[in-house]
Amino acid sequence: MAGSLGRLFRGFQSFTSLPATRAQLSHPPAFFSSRTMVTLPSFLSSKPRDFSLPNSSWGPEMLRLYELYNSQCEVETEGGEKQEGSWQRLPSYNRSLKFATGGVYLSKIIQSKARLFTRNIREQGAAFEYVLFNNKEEQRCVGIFQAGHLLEGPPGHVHGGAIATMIDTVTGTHATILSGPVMTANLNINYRSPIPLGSTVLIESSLDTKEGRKTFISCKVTSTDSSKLHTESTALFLSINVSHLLRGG
Ligand SMILES: CCCCCCCC/C=C\CCCCCCCC(=O)SCCNC(=O)CCNC(=O)[C@H](O)C(C)(C)COP(=O)(O)OP(=O)(O)OC[C@H]1O[C@@H](n2cnc3c(N)ncnc32)[C@H](O)[C@@H]1OP(=O)(O)O
Repeated sequence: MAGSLGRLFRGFQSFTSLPATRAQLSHPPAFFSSRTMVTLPSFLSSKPRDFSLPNSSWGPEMLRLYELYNSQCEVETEGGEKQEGSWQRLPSYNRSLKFATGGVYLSKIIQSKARLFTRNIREQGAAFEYVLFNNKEEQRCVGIFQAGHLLEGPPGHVHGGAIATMIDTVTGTHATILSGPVMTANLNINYRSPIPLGSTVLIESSLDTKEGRKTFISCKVTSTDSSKLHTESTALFLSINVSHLLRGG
């Protein structure tokens, strides 16, 4: 159990890309060394699919924004050398902890059929299509989200729970990057204008403040040209010891 916990904790750390972790891991996952993150760690027994890469269901606006941020993940210097840019694309797997731990199966907390909620539908484009980019210097995280037809709430528009899920996903990932293992303690959402099904929106998360175990984050969901505010929210994340998850909270 202690070994599993240690691996789980390292999994969290690898997700958050803490500099100290780079030195600790003898085989650092590929996303440490490349900001475009298309190669996978060699020690994985199976190749996980990275759901944050473009697929044929992505519309022109989703692709345009992906290219916009992705092009800022790696920049070329005047001398023609490649350098890390201001943004980092975050990979996304349907069994995050399994892959974060290098394929180690944590049976106590991860059931074999368990899948990340937002990545559990096989049909591309049917539900949550999204990609997250993080800007470490600005302490900002951006999600580009294309809402599929299975997310309907009010006719022709996205369900409020699906919007909340995406806000929790972007802010929760952002808080994990900033603070390590966390859980959502409070999520406050104001829905200002409905999101049409099939449309692409921007979800922007920014750090408000950190106080001890508490990470306070603000988030806005807007149209891709930022002219229309769909949703605004604030969230509180509490740092946890991973044993919190094993105890059942
Ligand atoms: C899980 C980590 C994710 C990492 C992912 C890594 C891989 C990435 C892969 C894919 C990315 C996808 C990303 C998705 C992210 C989704 C995240 C979620 O949705 S998490 C599920 C929903 N949340 C719960 O189920 C929590 C249930 N609640 C609890 O377990 C506890 O209440 C907890 C841990 C939140 C706090 O419990 P205590 O015992 O540790 O702390 P106490 O003593 O109660 O509070 C500490 C301080 O915080 C304040 N506090 C606590 N709850 C508060 C609240 N709701 N509002 C305001 N203040 C609160 C208290 O007043 C206290 O403040 P004073 O120290 O006195 O100043």
